[in-house]
Amino acid sequence: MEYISTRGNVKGIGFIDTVLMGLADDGGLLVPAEIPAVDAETLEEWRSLSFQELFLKIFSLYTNGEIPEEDLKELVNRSYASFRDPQVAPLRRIDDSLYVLELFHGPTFAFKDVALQFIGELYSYISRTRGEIIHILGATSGDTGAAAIAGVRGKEGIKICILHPNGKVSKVQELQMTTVDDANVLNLSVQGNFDDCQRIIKELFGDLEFKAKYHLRAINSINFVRILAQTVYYFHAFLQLPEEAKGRTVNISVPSGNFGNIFSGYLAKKMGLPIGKLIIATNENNILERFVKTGEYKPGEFAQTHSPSMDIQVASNFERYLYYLLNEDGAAVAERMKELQTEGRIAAEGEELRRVQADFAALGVTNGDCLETIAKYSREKGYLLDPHTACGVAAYEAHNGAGEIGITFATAHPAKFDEAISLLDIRQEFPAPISALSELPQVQTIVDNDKAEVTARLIEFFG
Ligand SMILES: Cc1ncc(COP(=O)(O)O)c(C=O)c1O
Ligand SMILES: N[C@@H](CCOP(=O)(O)O)C(=O)O
Repeated sequence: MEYISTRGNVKGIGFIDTVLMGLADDGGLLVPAEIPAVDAETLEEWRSLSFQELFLKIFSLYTNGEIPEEDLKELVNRSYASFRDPQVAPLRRIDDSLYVLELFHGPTFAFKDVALQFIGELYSYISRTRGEIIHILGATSGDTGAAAIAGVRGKEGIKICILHPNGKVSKVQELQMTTVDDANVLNLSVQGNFDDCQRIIKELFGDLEFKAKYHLRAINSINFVRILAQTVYYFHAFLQLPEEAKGRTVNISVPSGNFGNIFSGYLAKKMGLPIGKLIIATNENNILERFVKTGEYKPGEFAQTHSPSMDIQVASNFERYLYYLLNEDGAAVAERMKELQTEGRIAAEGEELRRVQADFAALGVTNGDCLETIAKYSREKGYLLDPHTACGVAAYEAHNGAGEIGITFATAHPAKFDEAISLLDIRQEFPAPISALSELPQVQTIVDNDKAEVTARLIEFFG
């Protein structure tokens, strides 16, 4: 398996080099040159596998044997040993048509742990076996940062710097990141929003001399290994459905922001997972909903909502989807991305738009509907949704057809977002690791929304 850039100017690189490159050197995103197919018979054989075993099967289709099987097995087992549920991501039946895949049983109570616990182990392995210096640079709207830090804190040979938007993450997210006092961790709290943080790190990754000199590595979903690790739980969710679901269309509703999680679903579907609609659930930052409904992809006004991790206008992985929409034509992708930069918008029309609408359904959920959905499921089903998951459930309600099954991804534990839950006068119990956070001192550096200031901090830390 070789990897190539969506913009066509990076070709023929292996799995570990893809992990290390992160953002492709031509500014695009790396994708497999060919997507491996999983047939119905193989899928059936996978039904009895544990999450960890399934992970190994899927990864072995992509890693070219670059990591010996026994080593990969050890990395995977170590990655999921810290999860609080033995199934890693259990599927809960809510009613006859709705299932929720709980992705929040990892150390930081969000779906990001599933990929980032593994990436922490993988970077550590690459550092040990290849002697690579690993200096991680990431941007977060709250969850990626916390999970990435938890995955690498205290690990030898690795340093990590995370940019988060000052005052725009939940209190628990902020504490999860800034109470870590390991010397290999630097938190920069940027006076801007998530899009600003992501723009700054992408510019730094795009400066190839700087990237090489300071050994910058990515943990955001610009890194293909994040996408691949997330693909595993689409298979895992589907394979956990009970017998009675057989023969019914299965749609998956995914709380979305940077488009990484749902792109993993698109990849799973292209591999052969027989799912129906992929439903994009966003909040009032509804660029993706507008794209699916009208074909126009145009970043708009940033809004602060009850689901802060999805407060994103510029969806990083959109370019991966564009690559497939444009029939894997790198030059066409490069042209459209340039147009996005110069014109501030791009559009899919005619046959292209029809394909978008065949691939996805979408709903941008208002703050009011998000709270109403939390209240309704708490009252009627006795199940407490976090605000991101509530957007997913609202989108499932809007798009799941009669007789169809809907799986909604629960991307975070409600205790991470009590700011929204408490508006409903719902009292929730906090898991002990979350309650303990408020006792710890915080360490973070507040910086201007300014690439030069961030760069200076990085040179000091990584230099
Ligand atoms: C809790 C939660 N839900 C949903 C999302 C959106 O996921 P993605 O950015 O992969 O679209 C995020 C952030 O990534 C998140 O932290
Ligand atoms: N919601 C994310 C934003 C970054 O997304 P990523 O999937 O590219 O890491 C977060 O929690 O930080």
